[in-house]
Amino acid sequence: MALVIDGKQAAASVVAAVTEAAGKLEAEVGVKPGLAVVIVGNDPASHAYVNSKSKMAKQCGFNSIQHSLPEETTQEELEKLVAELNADPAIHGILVQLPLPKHLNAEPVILSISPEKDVDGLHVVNAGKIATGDLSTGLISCTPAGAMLLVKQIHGDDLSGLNAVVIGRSNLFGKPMGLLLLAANATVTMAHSRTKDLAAVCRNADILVAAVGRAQMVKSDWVKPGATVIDVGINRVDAPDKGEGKTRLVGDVAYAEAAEVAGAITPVPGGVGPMTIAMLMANTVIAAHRAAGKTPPKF
Ligand SMILES: NC(=O)C1=CN([C@@H]2O[C@H](COP(=O)(O)OP(=O)(O)OC[C@H]3O[C@@H](n4cnc5c(N)ncnc54)[C@H](OP(=O)(O)O)[C@@H]3O)[C@@H](O)[C@H]2O)C=CC1
Ligand SMILES: Nc1nc(=O)c2c([nH]1)NC[C@@H]1CN(c3ccc(C(=O)N[C@@H](CCC(=O)O)C(=O)O)cc3)C=[N+]21
Repeated sequence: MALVIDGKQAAASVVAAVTEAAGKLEAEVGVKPGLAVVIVGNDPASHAYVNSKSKMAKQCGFNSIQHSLPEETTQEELEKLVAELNADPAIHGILVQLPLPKHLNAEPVILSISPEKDVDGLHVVNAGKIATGDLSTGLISCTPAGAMLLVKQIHGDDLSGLNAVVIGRSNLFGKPMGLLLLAANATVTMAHSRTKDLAAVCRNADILVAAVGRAQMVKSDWVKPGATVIDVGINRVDAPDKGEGKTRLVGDVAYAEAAEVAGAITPVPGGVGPMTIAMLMANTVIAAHRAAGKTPPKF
């Protein structure tokens, strides 16, 4: 049976380090890290994530501000709010929760965030820094940064000689994850909906990362014996065994069967999800240090 990678525990130690760094920064230069989370519309799952981000920010000793905008918010209104947050010296991190309602265009909103405050790492400046191998002066997208910490727990910092396969090529996760694995010397394959014989591609992976959004798509015979499996998917499915109308959270990996083949595996929940929130806190405390002219801590 695979080693179960405990994302909750890893996240707790990141959060402890963030809290300590935030306390020191405030004591030394009087700067309290400030995180603004912007959410548009009424999607209940998005509200749940945003609430847990805001709660965690408070727990870290941050100034945490949440802007909940109505569904009918216009592009101009949203970009005006981002401009105000860009100009606010008390705010060091800005996160606009995705996806946005259909009538809004996310790309110009993301580009309107100051790269120094882009704690999601989605601005082209931050995405470009990872692409060109600069992993130290920008901000790295939280979920891939968190997933990499879990990979490094198992394999160390140098992935030389290891084959990594990432399923999914989104800007939020798949692309930056592939680039971070590459920067750590893995041999990287980025798979997606047009990949031929995905199962065979996956069986070649020493490190298999799934970020598709399809419940339990990755079966045990896709997994190379002993591989490390990182499950990024968050899918809510019906769970009639828990009672009528009940649901449960599952990943993109068929966990029970994959755990019989893998060497190490992240569960859902309790794997990558908690790391995402922890790395958001890490990015915010890094941004606050830079704004105060201090050397940021490393995570
Ligand atoms: N745990 C966490 O903290 C986070 C979890 N997530 C979760 O991760 C998952 C992916 O998120 P995100 O990257 O934003 O999603 P996107 O929908 O943006 O991307 C999904 C990717 O999966 C690919 N894909 C779709 N169907 C298949 C298929 N049948 N075979 C192979 N590839 C396929 C798509 O390919 P193509 O490009 O060709 O369309 C696309 O690249 C979701 O479940 C999301 O909820 C996301 C962020 C954070
Ligand atoms: N701009 C933007 N940045 C994001 O980082 C972003 C986003 N938009 N939109 C949606 C996705 C999804 N996402 C998650 C974060 C935490 C958990 C998480 O904490 N999950 C817990 C379980 C939570 C539960 O029980 O519902 C776990 O996996 O253990 C999950 C998913 C961030 N995303």
